[in-house]
Amino acid sequence: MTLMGSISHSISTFPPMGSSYGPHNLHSTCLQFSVPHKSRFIFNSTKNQTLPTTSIDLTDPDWKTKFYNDFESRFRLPHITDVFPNASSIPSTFCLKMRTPLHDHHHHATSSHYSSDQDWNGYINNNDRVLLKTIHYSSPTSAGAECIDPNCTWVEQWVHRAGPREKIFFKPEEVKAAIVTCGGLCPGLNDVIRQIVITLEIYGVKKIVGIPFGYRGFSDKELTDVPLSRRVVQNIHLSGGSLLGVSRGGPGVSDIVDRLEERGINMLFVLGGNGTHAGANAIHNECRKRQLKVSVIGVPKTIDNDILLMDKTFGFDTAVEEAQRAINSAYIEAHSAYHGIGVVKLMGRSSGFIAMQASLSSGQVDICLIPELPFNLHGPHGVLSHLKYLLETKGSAVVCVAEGAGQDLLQKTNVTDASGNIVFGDIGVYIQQETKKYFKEVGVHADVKYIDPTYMIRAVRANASDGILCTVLGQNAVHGAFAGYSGITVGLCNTHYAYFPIPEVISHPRLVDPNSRMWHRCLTSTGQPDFI
Ligand SMILES: Nc1ncnc2c1ncn2[C@@H]1O[C@H](COP(=O)(O)OP(=O)(O)OP(=O)(O)O)[C@@H](O)[C@H]1O
Ligand SMILES: O=P(O)(O)OC[C@H]1O[C@](O)(CO)[C@@H](O)[C@@H]1O
Ligand SMILES: [Mg+2]
Repeated sequence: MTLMGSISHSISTFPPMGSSYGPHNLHSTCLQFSVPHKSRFIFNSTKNQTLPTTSIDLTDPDWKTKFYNDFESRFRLPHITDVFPNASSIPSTFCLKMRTPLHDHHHHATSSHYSSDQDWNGYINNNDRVLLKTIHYSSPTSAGAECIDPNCTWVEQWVHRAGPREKIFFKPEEVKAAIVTCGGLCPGLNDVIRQIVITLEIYGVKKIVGIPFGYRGFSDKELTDVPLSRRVVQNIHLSGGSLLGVSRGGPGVSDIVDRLEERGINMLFVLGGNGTHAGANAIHNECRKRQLKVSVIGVPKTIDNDILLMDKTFGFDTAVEEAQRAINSAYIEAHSAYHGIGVVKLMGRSSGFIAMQASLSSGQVDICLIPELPFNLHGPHGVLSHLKYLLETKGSAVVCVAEGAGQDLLQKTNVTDASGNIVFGDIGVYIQQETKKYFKEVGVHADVKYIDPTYMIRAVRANASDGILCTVLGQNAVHGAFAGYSGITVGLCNTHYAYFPIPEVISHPRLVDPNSRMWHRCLTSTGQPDFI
């Protein structure tokens, strides 16, 4: 039996997809009925999972060893020595001890922990690992369970720990580093740029440039590189946006690598989302093909928080904080009006993390709609009839909808942006219009206020926790490059920092799991029923 076969076997013990579960009435308090069971399975394959690339026979007594081997090879970090087996390393020029001389009393304090003074430099061992999953689910029916086999046995999944290595594969004086920021804006871009520059300088790098306006800066003759140094970046984190500018679309990978070659760039730091990372991985592969000793390192940037396997991406917390201000305004408006309804549309193309977290943090949302869960607007179980119930019982209501939610209710636009992303129909405006229409039809007064904060939530500067996240990610990106890795990205994983091969974190967008505790908490907070 294959792994997938086993999984579908375990799934078949649950009620079949599409069947009707429990009360769909508006006031069910039982979470068991709040999430349609079918959604557990629709999203099973798109969860934050690390299923093997090839099917593994679970009847094989050795299947776990095979899983571990498969996992180890998938998460192995591409290294410069894969292409240049004779590439030599030198002792790291990044040394904490040199910069902070240990005084005698310190020395005594640390000497019990380290066998000799020589052993302590604060380096990461290449074999250090971070545990990817920390919960042992004892049953596939446990909330949020991500099981490899039907018995949910404990399978350890270890990824590589990020940080400075003792040996480095680039001589700082031979490095020409470039930084590029692509896609949409995200709070913290400047913090990451700043930290990359500062850390590169600590290693001894003198040649650092910024590529203007995303990948476009590699091809547009009008645009010139921005020289970067500690002095230039010192205060850039005090404002939002990107010092370098961003863009979508741009040149092909081959053109980008031509420019890297022409300019002698051998370290490229790429800040962006899934699209940008797909580009970064393609650049990495093209460099390998051309036998170029270039290190390409990604730093995931997305307010949507849709990168796999990471606790969160930088800018997300800040965006949520801003988003809940919009919700608060919608609540005040709705609450102060007779039969007021506040509708807030938030960003989130395929993932509803911003809408979910902002709903949770505000505590003022009655209905949270995300792309991961289909809903009806009309009909006895629809959003509108629940709104009517809320007006009758509470007097006002707040709806928070992610931009990618309910796209099946709208006319397809067939329009794409410069990067090929589909441009969505406006679900916020649609809900606003349909709500007005509905209440007119049923003869109930409703005062609908619509707020679309759009770019306001991502143009702000990073908050303190994102500022710290950016700092650590930026530093680790540089450590990864000097360690000789390429085609990797860096992320927060169970409160630790890890390196991942790029393809593993962008194989699909990370989605809100409708069977997760977090989504259940959101439902508990809003009190909303299913809208199906
Ligand atoms: N599959 C791909 N291969 C190579 N390059 C890509 C790919 N997808 C996107 N890109 C390039 O990456 C850049 C950014 O892509 P995109 O506009 O999709 O933003 P993103 O990185 O996904 O960030 P955001 O989260 O803001 O959407 C663009 O310049 C685009 O040309
Ligand atoms: O208008 P722009 O710049 O294309 O960006 C909009 C998109 O960027 C994001 O903020 C990040 O992917 C999405 O939530 C949103 O759809
Ligand atoms: Mg994207």
